[in-house]
Amino acid sequence: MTNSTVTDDTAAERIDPDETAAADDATAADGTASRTEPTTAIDQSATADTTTTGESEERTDPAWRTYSFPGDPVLSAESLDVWYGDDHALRDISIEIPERSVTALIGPSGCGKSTFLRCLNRMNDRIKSARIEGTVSFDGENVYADGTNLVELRKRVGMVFQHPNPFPKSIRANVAYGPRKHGDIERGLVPKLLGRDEREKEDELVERCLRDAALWDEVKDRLDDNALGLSGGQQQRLCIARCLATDPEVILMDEPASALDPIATAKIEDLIEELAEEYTVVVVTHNMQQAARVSDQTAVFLTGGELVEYGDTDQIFENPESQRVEDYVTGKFG
Ligand SMILES: Nc1ncnc2c1ncn2[C@@H]1O[C@H](COP(=O)(O)OP(=O)(O)OP(=O)(O)O)[C@@H](O)[C@H]1O
Repeated sequence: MTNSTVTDDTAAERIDPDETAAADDATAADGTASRTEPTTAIDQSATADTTTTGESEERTDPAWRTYSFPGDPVLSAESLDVWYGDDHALRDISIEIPERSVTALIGPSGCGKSTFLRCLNRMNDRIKSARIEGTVSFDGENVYADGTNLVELRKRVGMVFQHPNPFPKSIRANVAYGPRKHGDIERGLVPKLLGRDEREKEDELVERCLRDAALWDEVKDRLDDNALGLSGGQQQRLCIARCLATDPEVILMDEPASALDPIATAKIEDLIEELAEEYTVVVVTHNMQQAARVSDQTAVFLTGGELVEYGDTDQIFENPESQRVEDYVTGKFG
């Protein structure tokens, strides 16, 4: 199946997606049904692959990218290709991501990790030169199908970015932003005058999300202070709380700790592990130790937009199949 998000393909302009848009797009809903069905995995063994790109002439084996796990995948990509103008950023990516776990995406700069992450909730739609072929499925539905409700998709598949991007509003208003914007918490005059319930509902939501983001104790006495007065690490946890307020099933994180100091980074890493008890987390990181610490499974992208190996994190770091992956995870390049 082919889908295109192109409206203007004139140049491979480098523009970042509007990072506040994920919060803007989000609305409330729920849905974190657990699954216990039998093991599934994409079977790629029938298509022997002799691709030789990147750092050496290594022959890759499709079996290296086949990862078996119990239950159905919550997210998957099949034969996914992405171009920015003429730049072929992702090549024939097929992958299945299990729910309620942490999947790390690692690889050298420019190998397409962020591009892949942005495909999962169609944030690449915001990049005019981007063109996409293949299928990305969330809960069994192709997110690139005509008629997909992007607001709903980005609510269910939320996103946290590299640089904390709170709105210049109070801590409370940041968390309540998505539900307020989309009418899940009424803030009009009549509800304000009559709707004590709405205020209580909002207070409960703000507290729950800040607790889940491990920030409540630090901010509970200053909920009406401007969020920009928080430290970088606190701002990032606030952005995670804002993401949680729309009740997502999946949280995509693009290098969420790379702008933070080691203590703030450790808090985010702890949080990622806690979140995976309830949410499916997909995290892009340059930090190999971080991937090894927080993730259950790891996908390694290498130069040329190729997914070379995907598997259990311990296996990827201790006993990878690919020589290039071994060289990468042991720091020989990248
Ligand atoms: N908005 C964009 N416009 C044009 N080209 C882009 C855009 N975003 C990424 N690219 C190109 O796509 C390729 C993959 O980039 P991407 O940012 O996905 O890689 P990455 O692995 O996440 O890199 P990094 O680790 O440096 O963030 C690169 O060649 C990059 O220059």
